[in-house]
Amino acid sequence: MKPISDKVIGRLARYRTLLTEQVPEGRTHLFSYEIAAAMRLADSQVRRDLMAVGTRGVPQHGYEIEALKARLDDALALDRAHGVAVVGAGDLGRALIAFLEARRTTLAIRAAFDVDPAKVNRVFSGVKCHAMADLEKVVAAEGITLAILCVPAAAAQPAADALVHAGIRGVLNFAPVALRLPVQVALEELVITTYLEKLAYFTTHPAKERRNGRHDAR
Ligand SMILES: NC(=O)c1ccc[n+]([C@@H]2O[C@H](COP(=O)([O-])OP(=O)(O)OC[C@H]3O[C@@H](n4cnc5c(N)ncnc54)[C@H](O)[C@@H]3O)[C@@H](O)[C@H]2O)c1
Repeated sequence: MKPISDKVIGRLARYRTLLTEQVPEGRTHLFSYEIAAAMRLADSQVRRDLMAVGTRGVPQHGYEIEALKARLDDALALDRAHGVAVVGAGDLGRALIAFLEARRTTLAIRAAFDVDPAKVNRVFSGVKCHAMADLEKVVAAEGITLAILCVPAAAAQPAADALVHAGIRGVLNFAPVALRLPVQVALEELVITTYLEKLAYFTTHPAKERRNGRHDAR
């Protein structure tokens, strides 16, 4: 299969969420135009994206939902477990642990880490919080490859460096700083104010709204 672009990967992940959480009851198949309408995309875009992962709908029935989900899981490497760590078990870190634990996906939170002795050795939503000093040991023992960074801005780069040193291969950064990581470590940065600022702009300048009505903040 050809390498898939960042944008397409993002849409495939959104199709998967739709198929997991928003399928009308009793349906076994969906047409591309239904997926497109729910996601405010063009029908042709959806068909192109799904073709990129080797899937075609059947004219009379569309896409079989379970088969499509399995194909998307395979394409997104979600057909296998990924160990995830949450670094910084403050308000945001604990909220994310609770959210992700409740969903029980193959993205399993295996450990939390913090420097605050009041949090170390506590269990948040079933996940044990470890001392940062134990990062390397716990990451290796638990097979953790991904990390969600929820520490204060000033602590983010040193914490990210420690994660890289411990062998983490992908970081989702919530701290409001641009991290410098080796190229082989995948990085996603998510700052909610960026999305709000874009919304503020597009609601003030509605004529500049994108044709598909979505404002991708990335
Ligand atoms: N991206 C977003 O949309 C978004 C939204 C909310 C908060 N944030 C950011 O997320 C971060 C966390 O926010 P919060 O409200 O949970 O803060 P918080 O103060 O409640 O939690 C921060 C936690 O990090 C721990 N910590 C500090 N230094 C550390 C280090 N070196 N290693 C490990 N843990 C360390 C603290 O002990 C604390 O438990 C902040 O940077 C904040 O700006 C981002």
